[in-house]
Amino acid sequence: MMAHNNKEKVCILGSGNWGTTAARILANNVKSLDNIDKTINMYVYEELIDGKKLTEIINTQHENVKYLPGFKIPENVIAVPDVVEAVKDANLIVIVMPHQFVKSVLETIKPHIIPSKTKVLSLIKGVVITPKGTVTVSNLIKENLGIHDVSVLSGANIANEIADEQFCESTIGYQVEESAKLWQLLFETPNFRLNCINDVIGVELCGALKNVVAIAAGFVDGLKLGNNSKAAIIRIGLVEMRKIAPYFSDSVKGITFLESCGVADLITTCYGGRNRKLAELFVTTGKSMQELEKIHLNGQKLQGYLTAQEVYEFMVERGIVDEFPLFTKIYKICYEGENVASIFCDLKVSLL
Ligand SMILES: NC(=O)C1=CN([C@@H]2O[C@H](COP(=O)(O)OP(=O)(O)OC[C@H]3O[C@@H](n4cnc5c(N)ncnc54)[C@H](O)[C@@H]3O)[C@@H](O)[C@H]2O)C=CC1
Ligand SMILES: O=C(CO)COP(=O)(O)O
Repeated sequence: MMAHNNKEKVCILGSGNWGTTAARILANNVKSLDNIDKTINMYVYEELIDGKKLTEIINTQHENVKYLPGFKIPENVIAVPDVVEAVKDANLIVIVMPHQFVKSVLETIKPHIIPSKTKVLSLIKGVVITPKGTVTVSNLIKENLGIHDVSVLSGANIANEIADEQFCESTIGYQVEESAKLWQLLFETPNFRLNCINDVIGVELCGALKNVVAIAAGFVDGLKLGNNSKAAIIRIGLVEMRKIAPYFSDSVKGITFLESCGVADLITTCYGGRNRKLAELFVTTGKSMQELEKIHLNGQKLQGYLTAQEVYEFMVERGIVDEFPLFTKIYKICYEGENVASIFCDLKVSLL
């Protein structure tokens, strides 16, 4: 579908910390793109803040006071609480929400889009368990919406630093090159540089799997170990990320792991991310991840803890658990009460 003025139209589904940051970039960039409608609907999961609807706050104060406080949102972003209303007339759909919510949102919008006329860009980091097995988000989108043209954007992208306009890179994984160029126009800024690579699954898997490795990095910090130990986790984690990817798709390219979505995102998340932070507190406080998420993230969602379980399920489905000692150890510490101090036991076999 297209806007009534015959221009292409973007919408963004999701308004968390990264979702709101991405909406700010898009909204500024569309102002100078002639063939794109200037208004961007942003689907906001409605909630009350001090008795007032978050959508109303965003549409009047132009700030997402809960998920990205302190940064103004351009006035051409319209917060919409109904996801069907948000996708209306849009042919360019950006999806950026915690991965556990994407399935139900796709089911809701499915009857309201025309697959052959719609392009999707997923900024989600995670994999999804379906009755057919554990799949990447792009494959879920393709299958649920019947859309062929799905790209992904993932990289070393801590949202607050991007909102602050600090320099960073990111990676677009595409299947249709022309679409990658369009998404690049929509997202690139002098401080947000994009490389495009023909490897959708490789790019999105990097983003999902590094969240699991970041949990181990947080364990290392919680155990008060130093830089060498953290570096070992990053190295072994990267090896296991690279090694498991072909089980999802044999099209994944080794070079993808050297892009921002690969090694750079792994490093930034293992030092600065929410997954790292809560895994450290898991060790030092003895509280559950769910409890820590509630106490420390103010509505933001932890992805790596769930992904550790989803990846473990994938490994069980494929009978490959023994090949991935770090992923397995993280799962066992998180879900089976294994002692965190055993994090480095049995890891030496992690070679490509
Ligand atoms: N925050 C960051 O620095 C980055 C995040 N990402 C990825 O982007 C994705 C989205 O993360 P954020 O924007 O940071 O979200 P967030 O974790 O900041 O916020 C949670 C969001 O989920 C919404 N929500 C809560 N319950 C819901 C439900 N039942 N249905 C639908 N939505 C619901 C909340 O309203 C809120 O918008 C994740 O996959 C994350 O890994 C990627 C790069 C950077
Ligand atoms: O994906 C991220 C940075 O690229 C953010 O990671 P966290 O979800 O661990 O904060």
